[in-house]
Amino acid sequence: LIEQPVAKTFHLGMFDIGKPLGKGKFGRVYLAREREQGFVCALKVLYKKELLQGRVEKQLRRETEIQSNLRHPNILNLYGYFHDSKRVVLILEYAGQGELYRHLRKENRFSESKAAKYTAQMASALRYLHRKHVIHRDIKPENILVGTYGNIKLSDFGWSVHAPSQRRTTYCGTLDYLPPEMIVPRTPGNSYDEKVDLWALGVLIYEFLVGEAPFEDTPVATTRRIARGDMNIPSFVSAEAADLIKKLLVVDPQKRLSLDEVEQHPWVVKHCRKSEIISTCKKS
Ligand SMILES: CC(=O)NC[C@@H]1CCN(c2c(Cl)cnc3[nH]c(-c4cn(C)nc4C)nc23)C1
Repeated sequence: LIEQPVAKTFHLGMFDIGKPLGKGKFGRVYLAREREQGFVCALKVLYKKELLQGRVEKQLRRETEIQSNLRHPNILNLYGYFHDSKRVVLILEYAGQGELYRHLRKENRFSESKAAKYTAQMASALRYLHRKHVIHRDIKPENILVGTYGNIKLSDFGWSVHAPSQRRTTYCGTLDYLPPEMIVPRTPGNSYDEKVDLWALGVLIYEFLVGEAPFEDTPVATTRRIARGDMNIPSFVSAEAADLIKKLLVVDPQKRLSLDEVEQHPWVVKHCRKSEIISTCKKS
């Protein structure tokens, strides 16, 4: 049990801790229920010792500061956070259907309509973030959760920054989702902007429809292929979907589609049945 008085905002009291939900990069996540109001949430418990060793306390502060100011149906809500001598605890929205990448691995690849629905929701979440000049920078299936009603919940803002930005911390995740401008050795003043999230969205749509990332290869080959935008789209992918992917995986950041153009792309519009406009293809 976490017997600490917690975030004042919602007058949260004690929590009953449920089953472990999994491990984030630096902490464990538990299902939990807040005692007084009984609402279910996910508690992400991070140990200060580990944070110091990982030199990620700045990243965590940025993550909590950014995420607690966001409110969007396709962004995992951070209700609050608290800490004691040993731990920092984030009180997060509970995503009832868990991690998107598990669904993708299990189904191998998504249908075009499911992929388009997720694309519309990602575009909506990214438009909201970019309007607040926040770049997520780490969009990949592992950082996306699925809510109780099957909607995308973008999470893990550990890498998000305010645009434009120059990366300082070395990136230690998969290269697959990095855009050319983030892997080519930085020329002086070569900063990057929100367009990195559009590239990652293109990689994500490709992985939804094909079941693997477009530049997946050995690290050296992946780097080379990303820098050249060298990928090929299997013939089972529809022409419209391929068109959208090709217009996002463009080496020149300024030539990539905008989020508005993604939301209005024929492939996205076609699959977003009018009836579901509110919940899934919301034009936020
Ligand atoms: C994106 C990310 O941070 N992933 C690592 C953490 C693992 C569990 N985290 C959850 C977080 Cl932070 C929030 N909600 C979740 N729901 C689940 C989950 C639900 N089912 C049925 N199975 C699982 C698993 N997990 C979470 C996030």
